[in-house]
Amino acid sequence: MSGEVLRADSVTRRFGDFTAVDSVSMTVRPGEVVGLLGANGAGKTTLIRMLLGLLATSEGAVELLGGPPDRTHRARMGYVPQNLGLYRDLTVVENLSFSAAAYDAAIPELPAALADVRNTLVGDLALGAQRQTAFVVALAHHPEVLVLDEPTSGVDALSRAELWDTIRAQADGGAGVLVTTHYMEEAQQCDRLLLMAGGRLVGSGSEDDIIGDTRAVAVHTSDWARTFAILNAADIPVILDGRAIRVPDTDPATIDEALSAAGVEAEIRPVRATIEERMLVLARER
Ligand SMILES: Nc1ncnc2c1ncn2[C@@H]1O[C@H](COP(=O)(O)OP(=O)(O)OP(=O)(O)O)[C@@H](O)[C@H]1O
Repeated sequence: MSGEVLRADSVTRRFGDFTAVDSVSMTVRPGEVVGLLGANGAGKTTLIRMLLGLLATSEGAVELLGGPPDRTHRARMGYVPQNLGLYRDLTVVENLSFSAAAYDAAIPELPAALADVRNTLVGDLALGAQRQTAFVVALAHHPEVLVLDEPTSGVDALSRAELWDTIRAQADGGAGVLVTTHYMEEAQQCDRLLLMAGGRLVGSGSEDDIIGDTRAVAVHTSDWARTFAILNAADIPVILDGRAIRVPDTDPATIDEALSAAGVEAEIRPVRATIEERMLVLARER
């Protein structure tokens, strides 16, 4: 194997006239957790489906475990798609048995949280328990490559932390992991990040590399609701985070001007942008 569990070389995917993934090159190596970030529609799932051989490329080549993806790789990879890929009309334990039989693997032990619902139909479980089941199924045959498409969306904070412990343990055991997430605190748990926007790879590396020199402005004011409305009406890219107001990629003087004209008193402070703010800036540039 070339030392990479996943590889894309200038991969493009078009749907009719629309280019969903545009000349993306990337790799995932054994033992690392790579975070794939991007707004809705950025092309993450399309890229993943090509990497796993579930969707043909329009241009470029992909490699899964050192060669073109094919059926023989199924037993060496674990994939949790956004829709989880479980049989909703089978119970938890039936899903596990089915998958274990398909991969000729032993039926894994259920974590405590799933033990009580082992005989419940997956379709009747809460989303968090469904996700945990999908995880157990994906990991049962000890995959060398693990691909997780928003594995923790809709999962409570404790279960999310547990799922991340599991992800890390898989990487520590030598698997290469590619994971998409919308939670920035999860992005920080990855060894390396890839950022997609409009089908293109627009950033890679550490959190610092992704944010680059994008700046933001923090606005402190007691009148946060009115401040938000004024900046929003002025087409300034304002973000309300609780009661804190942040404005990425905007000159503090522009904000000062808009607020002074409306008679709002506020403390305006330039700060470093977050990854979310960098993503918002990229989305507005398109
Ligand atoms: N089969 C298809 N036919 C036409 N367009 C498609 C198809 N699959 C995806 N697209 C389009 O390609 C773009 C990228 O979709 P994709 O699902 O890869 O994005 P994503 O980054 O995974 O988004 P999300 O975070 O919402 O899952 C979207 O505009 C989507 O509508």
